[in-house]
Amino acid sequence: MPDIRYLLPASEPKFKDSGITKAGELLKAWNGIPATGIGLIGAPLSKTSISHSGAALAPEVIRKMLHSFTTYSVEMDKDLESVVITDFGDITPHVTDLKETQNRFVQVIQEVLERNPDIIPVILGGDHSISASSIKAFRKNKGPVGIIQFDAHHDLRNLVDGGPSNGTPFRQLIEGNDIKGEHLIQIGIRDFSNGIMYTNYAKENGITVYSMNEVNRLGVRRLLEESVRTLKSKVSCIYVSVDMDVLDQAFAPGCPAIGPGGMTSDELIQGVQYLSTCPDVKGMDIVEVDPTLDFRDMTSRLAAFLILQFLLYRS
Ligand SMILES: N=CN[C@@H](CCC(=O)O)C(=O)O
Ligand SMILES: [Mn+2]
Ligand SMILES: [Mn+2]
Repeated sequence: MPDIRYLLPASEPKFKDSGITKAGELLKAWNGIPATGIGLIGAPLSKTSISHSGAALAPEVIRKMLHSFTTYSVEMDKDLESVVITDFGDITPHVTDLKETQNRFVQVIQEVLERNPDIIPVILGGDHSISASSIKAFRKNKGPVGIIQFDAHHDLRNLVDGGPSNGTPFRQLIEGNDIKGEHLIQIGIRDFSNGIMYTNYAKENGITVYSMNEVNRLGVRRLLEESVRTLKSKVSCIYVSVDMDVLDQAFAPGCPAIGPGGMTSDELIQGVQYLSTCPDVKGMDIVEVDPTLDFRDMTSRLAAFLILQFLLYRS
């Protein structure tokens, strides 16, 4: 670009405060050398969604939303300006072959974990189907995995009606012997959003289910402390799966399956903060954000904020 004062590439911000670093500036593309800290992997797939979903666009928008935050935490009086978030990029889906796409997700995440043994990946969906691939890769790389799933839904649907979808990831993992039911803890399950046969399936398979009433009565922090205590002696790592529709529709307009009576954004933020302080937590995904349904990128922005909270307490 020729050097003319005040003439900048269109992609540059129009205003730059010299005293402030934007969180988006922490993203550095992976250079092939084993990375440490938090790493982003995009899993842009939503053709597997039961409802119409543009969640495949979320990794791009969530990364962009990191630019709407600074790197300074007033609560911790800590500036993350010198921290690196390694960006592994997005996994390329096959255009029509969903099985092939899911295999690619397993392969790529597994290879990233192999070549970066100390990385804490944050996998950006995509719809919730991507968790089946991602957790499978974790199991292959790290051994038995415990899961803490924030969700309004069980995601234990049968595989006969529609094959592997965003309604089936945890059923697939249990039936494929990738996880045990007793190592799955679901938080935020809501009324009139599930079927009785799936709540029964959860009971029969030893899955721990904390409904919204329990979240409201006991508080997220207490449930998570209990969950981590239960899991950590039984598995070699804990994986956190955040389906953003666990939030009340008021906080997450950009999810396909929104509804009332869900968690507040603050409850989810505090939950993620607590989990990021637990050394057994080795990875997280954020799924079900559809930027095409969102209002002013509220849901993507909250997803980006969760990444920063995770980073804050991990670095
Ligand atoms: N992960 C989401 N699962 C929900 C919503 C599915 C949808 O409507 O797209 C479920 O199975 O009910
Ligand atoms: Mn859900
Ligand atoms: Mn889900």
